[in-house]
Amino acid sequence: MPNSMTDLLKSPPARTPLAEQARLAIGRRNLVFVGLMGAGKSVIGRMVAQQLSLPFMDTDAEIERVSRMTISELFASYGEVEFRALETRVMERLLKGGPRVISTGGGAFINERTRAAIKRDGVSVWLRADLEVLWERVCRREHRPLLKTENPKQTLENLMNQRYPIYAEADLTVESRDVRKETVTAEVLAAIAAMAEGQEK
Ligand SMILES: Nc1ncnc2c1ncn2[C@@H]1O[C@H](COP(=O)(O)OP(=O)(O)OP(=O)(O)O)[C@@H](O)[C@H]1O
Ligand SMILES: O=C(O)C1=C[C@@H](O)[C@@H](O)[C@H](O)C1
Ligand SMILES: [Mg+2]
Repeated sequence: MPNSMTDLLKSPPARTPLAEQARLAIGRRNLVFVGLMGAGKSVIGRMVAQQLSLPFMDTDAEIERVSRMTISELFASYGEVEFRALETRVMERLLKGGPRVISTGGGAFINERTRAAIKRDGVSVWLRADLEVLWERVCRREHRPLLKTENPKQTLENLMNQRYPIYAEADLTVESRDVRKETVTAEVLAAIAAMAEGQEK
């Protein structure tokens, strides 16, 4: 939100050459972040969107906004199958309004219909992370219904085993590890730019 008239008159910050290259590569498509809980889709997605001067949307946040319920409440009241149906609808709508940067919930790309929509209208980036990195990031928060189990670390490992072969279908993979968020953000931009160079050859 601008604070003053002066802010309103300011032009948007200039993109770095790397961000400019990545922006050109995306064109009219959407940039879609996929990966497990704690991979950094929401945090890195927002930072990448800023660099690209594109609008940012998060499917989990959008689902909570339209349903006026938290993800935990939706799972508890309607179950995972209904949640996935809502997630698909929200995703399809967001993809149609692009170009934007969209961070997905951890299971979105695993759903066949949602994955097909992302492949059609987006460039997908898998933020891949090791179990220890993910666990360190998610273990102190309580809002992820799928991790409310007897042994949440084991559940996370099971999800990795089931889901990593599917996340691997994303157009690009960037390692989300224990480094500064700015580093991961720059690596995402570099991966997009490199993809475009590869396509030109
Ligand atoms: N490169 C990083 N270095 C340090 N901390 C990070 C990094 N990336 C993400 N985090 C932290 O990890 C936590 C989880 O990140 P985030 O909420 O973005 O994950 P997510 O992939 O959106 O998860 P979910 O699928 O549950 O929405 C946040 O507290 C975030 O600040
Ligand atoms: O990995 C998952 O299946 C989920 C991840 C979260 O982002 C939420 O979308 C929800 O908790 C389900
Ligand atoms: Mg998120």
